[in-house]
Parts: sequence; structure tokens; C-alpha cells
Amino acid sequence: MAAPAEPSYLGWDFSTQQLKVIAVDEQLRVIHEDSVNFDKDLPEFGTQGGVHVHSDRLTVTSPVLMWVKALDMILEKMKSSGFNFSRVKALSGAGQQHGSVYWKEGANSVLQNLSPDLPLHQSLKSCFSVSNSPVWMDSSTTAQCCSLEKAVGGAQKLAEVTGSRAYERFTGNQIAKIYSQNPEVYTHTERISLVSSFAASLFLGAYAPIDYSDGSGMNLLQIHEKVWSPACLDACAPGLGKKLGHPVPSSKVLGCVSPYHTQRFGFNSGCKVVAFTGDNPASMAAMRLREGDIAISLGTSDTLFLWIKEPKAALEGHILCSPVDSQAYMAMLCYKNGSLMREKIRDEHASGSWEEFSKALLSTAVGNDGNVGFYFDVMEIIPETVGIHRFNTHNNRVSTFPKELEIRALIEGQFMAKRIHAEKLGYTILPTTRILATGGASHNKAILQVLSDVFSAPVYTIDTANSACLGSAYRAIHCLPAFA
Ligand SMILES: O=C(CO)[C@@H](O)[C@H](O)CF
Repeated sequence: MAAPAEPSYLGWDFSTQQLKVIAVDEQLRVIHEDSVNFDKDLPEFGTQGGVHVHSDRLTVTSPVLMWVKALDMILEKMKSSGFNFSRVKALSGAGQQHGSVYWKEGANSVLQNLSPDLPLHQSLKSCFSVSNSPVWMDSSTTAQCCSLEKAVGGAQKLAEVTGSRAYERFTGNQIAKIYSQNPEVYTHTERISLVSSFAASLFLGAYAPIDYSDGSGMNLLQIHEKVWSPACLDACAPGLGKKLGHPVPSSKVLGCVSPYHTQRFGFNSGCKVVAFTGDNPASMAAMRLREGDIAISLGTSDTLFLWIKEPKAALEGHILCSPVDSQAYMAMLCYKNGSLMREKIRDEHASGSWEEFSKALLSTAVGNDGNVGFYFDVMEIIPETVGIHRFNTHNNRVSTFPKELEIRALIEGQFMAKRIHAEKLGYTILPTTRILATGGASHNKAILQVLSDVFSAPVYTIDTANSACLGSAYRAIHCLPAFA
């Protein structure tokens, strides 16, 4: 008599360049993973890096049917590989933040009556009023951002209400652009989803609601009251609240997978769908941060995730509702001048060698004898500035530093800026604070020592490959009543 199949849980990630899935067992062991790369596996859509950059160099979109077809492909690959869908007890997922999907009038009825004999992309091919969805790389909505901030009383007021000042990639501004340029298209749009809630809809067989955490990236949600801001909705487009539906906690169990999935792939009819969320909140869930912890990704760009109980609105950075604790918040700080800046200084002052770079760091004193530098090779997000700025021990601007001082000034400057911005958002270093570091530079112990010195906290390294998938699988498990 074969032992009963152990339950499994799926975590999905609809990211910019690929669709990924991870299956874990109840011990959180990965038992299956698969992916579809949009450029390579779906060449008919002609994307580069999963997107189309338009001729104005500002507008960036992705074909929504590419995402649908990618799901068809990955489910078929799993079925062909003999994956046992009937073991799946629950699933959840993540999507690239800020992207938006526009469902045409009547689409919900099509979603609810999908034929199990057809792939999703065939049944849904006429269900979208906007074929090319705006995504987070878009920066074509500056006019809409100005208009929104003016309508609600300024950038600081908007940050206090929604967690961020107006950003071009944020969904409310994208919707405002579509309404202003194509009012007919907007009128015939029945539902507007984020990429995360769109993906959940494909499993639910009905429109899935937007969760609080990913909804925090729209410039539309009152993050403290967890409701849409009437002033923001009205500033973007008429009747927008009805098209968005009501937002829900990220932990909400939305229902079970649709009959389409049970009949076509053999999912158990009791398989739960837990609200999908944004990729960054899902990644934070994967790291299982506690209050006071910091997660820092030292990659091409540097990103900080902070767990904050009482956030302070600021014009820099973002405050989102926490994906794992409805009473807490997550702060996100994104920096463009990350590893590319560190590699540039390594090449110029350490002969391209990380070993020589580290030696320089270890040979200089903490505090660099008062020599401070700020290094922005490209226009930085926080602060919005560019160029290299050096100040010596007498606070005089200087044009160069000796190479060892230059290297320490770069690393100390990068981490001091991060601490200052984090504390401006309400972050407080606690005696229990841990720093979880990931990304390429987290393999350099000399760099991590500076990070630990600047934050006066211990640094641990973690592998966050597939973190958005893993965080989604964890949420699928922990949001079920048995685990609540
Ligand atoms: O725009 C971002 C966060 O605000 C990006 O990290 C996207 O979520 C990447 F998909």
C-alpha cells in the first residue's frame, strides 16, 4: 500500500523576464521548480528582457497574453513531467510591482466558464481592453504624477496617505494616462488588476482582489486605513474604485482553484488560492524578517527592506503595508548606484581586483579619518542627484582621495546614506536588529564589516535566489487555517 502523497504548496513569480514556480513540502523543502523565459520561450512576442521599450524611450510595456501563454506552458511542462497536482493543498504568488492589467467588459464571465479543453491564452485572447500592459520600468507619466500631487495637497501629503510621493511607475498614474489618452478603452474596461491579482485571477477563475501590500505601490491606497483614497481615485480616473474592487489583506484565502484547473491538470478541488502580492513584499516574506530587522540586496541596484511598526512618511523611499503582519509596514529604499558604482571604483583604484579592494578597506580606519564621499555615476533615485562629491577631514570639498581612502569613502558613504534614509522613514535600530545581506557584494566580508559597523548590528548572509517564489509558497502554507 503506497504511503499517501505528502501535501505540497506552490509559489509563483510573474516577474519581468520570466515566470517561475516552486513547489515545497510541509518541511519547506523544494520538491519541484520550473520556469519559462519570456524572450527565449515565447519569441513570438518579440520582447527584450520581457518588455517592449517604446520609441519615446519612456513608455515600457509587456504583452498581457505573453504572461497568460507562459502560464499555459509551465502548467503543461509540469503535467508532462508527471507533477502530481492533486497533492497541492494551497498556492500563492507574486508579480512585478506596479504593472497593470485591463480586463474587457464580459471577461469575468469568460474566466468563470473556461473550457478545460483549451489553453488559457486561447480562451482569454479577446478579454483584455489593453493588450500591452504598462510595467514598472515605464517613466512616461510625469504629467499625471504632477497632477495627482497637486490634487491631493502636494508630494508630502500624498506620501503620508499612500506611503510614497507620486512615482511614474506607480499604477494610479498609469491608469490616469490610459484614461486621458484612451477614454473609450477605459470605459470598456470592467476590472483593473495588478500583475499579482491578475495572476491570482487565472487560478481562481474569477477576478481576484488586490492585496494591501502590492496595492501600496499604486499611489491610491490609504496605507493606514487600508482603503482606496477617494481623492486619489478621483484625481486619476472616474469610477476607478469600482474597476479596482475592494483591497484585501495579503493573508486572505480567496477561495479554491477553478474547475478549469481541476479538470485540465488534476488539481484537488479543495486547493486554496491565497492572495498574490508584489515581488518585493513576497521576497521579504521569504526572508522571514522580524521587527527591527533589515534585509539588504547588494546587487546591480541596492535595495533595502525594513520592518517598521510606526512609519514616518518621507519624500524618499516607499512605505508599504506588510505582507505578513497587518499591523506592521515594510519600507523599501531603492538605489541605482549599487554594484556598478562599486565595480567602477574597484577598476579605477584596485586594478579590477576585489582582493585588492578588500585589502584597501582593511587597511583604513573606521570613519576614514573624517574623509567622506558620495558616488553617483548615474542619476540616483535617493537623492535625485548625480556626480562624485568628496569632502576631507576639514569638511573641504576635494577632487581626489588616495586610493585606500577613496575605497573606504565609497563603501562608508553608501551605507551611511542608507542608514540616514532608513531612520527618516521611522526605522529604529533595536538591540535585536539583524542585517540579512544578499546579492553579489554580500560575498565580500570586508564590505559586510563596514555595513555592520555603520549600523552597529550583526550581518548575516542569505541566499535569496527565487525569494519571491519561496515567499509565496511560505505564505500559501502559513495562511491556511491549520497554520494560522
Ligand atoms: O519597481 C519596483 C519596486 O518599486 C521593482 O522592484 C519591481 O517590483 C520589479 F518587478
